[in-house]
Amino acid sequence: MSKQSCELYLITPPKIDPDAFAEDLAAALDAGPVACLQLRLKEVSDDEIKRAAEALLPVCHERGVPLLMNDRPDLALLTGCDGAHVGQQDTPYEEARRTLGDEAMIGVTCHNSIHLAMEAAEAGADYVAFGAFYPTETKEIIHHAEIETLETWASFSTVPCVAIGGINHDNAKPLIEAGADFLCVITAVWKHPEGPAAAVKAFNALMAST
Ligand SMILES: Cc1ncc(COP(=O)(O)OP(=O)(O)O)c(N)n1
Ligand SMILES: Cc1nc(C(=O)O)sc1CCOP(=O)(O)O
Ligand SMILES: [Mg+2]
Repeated sequence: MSKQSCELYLITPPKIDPDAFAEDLAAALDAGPVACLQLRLKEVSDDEIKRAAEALLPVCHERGVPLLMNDRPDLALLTGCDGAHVGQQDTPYEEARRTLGDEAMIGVTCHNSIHLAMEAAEAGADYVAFGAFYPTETKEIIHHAEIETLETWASFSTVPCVAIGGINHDNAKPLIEAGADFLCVITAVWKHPEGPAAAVKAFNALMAST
């Protein structure tokens, strides 16, 4: 069977108990293909982030899923993560690449900007991320993205693009149709009423049929 053209990219919930979350994560990853997990914990100590990475890395790696560290290439290196995601206010892409080396996976937030995405792609980013496409309660949104931005990007670039922000099973289809290579999701998976495994199954069914 050929690989579906759009894949699921998960980010951890904003607050986790690493050992308890490791069980939810295992169930989610066992429910269907997940391309990647990002560890995103804001306003916690480096020790907490390191403990979380330690708990989640084996769960990811036993299943062949790369773990990316949000914001902190230095901690990605220290903990043995597979890469990092950096935003426009974070460590610059070039510095992240110097820290992590050529083999690491590094993604860059580009909001709604083809210009930022071209800069990131030309510098060597593994993916560019556009968002927020829909309202979200996960974080305060300053930049809103348009679906046309995905279409434009997909029309001329081979660098994969991620769509993020308020994505759920009911609003994801237009993003897939517009050419998103990855749908990046927090709430719609970890707070799905039937649990994360059901959410992963439903996203994969949608992506396979779109
Ligand atoms: C895949 C992906 N896309 C965008 C973001 C947002 O990054 P950033 O703008 O740096 O905001 P924070 O996530 O750090 O609050 C992301 N983390 N992942
Ligand atoms: C972390 C993040 N970055 C965004 C951006 O637009 O760059 S939106 C977002 C939150 C995504 O969470 P949910 O799936 O719960 O809406
Ligand atoms: Mg950031």
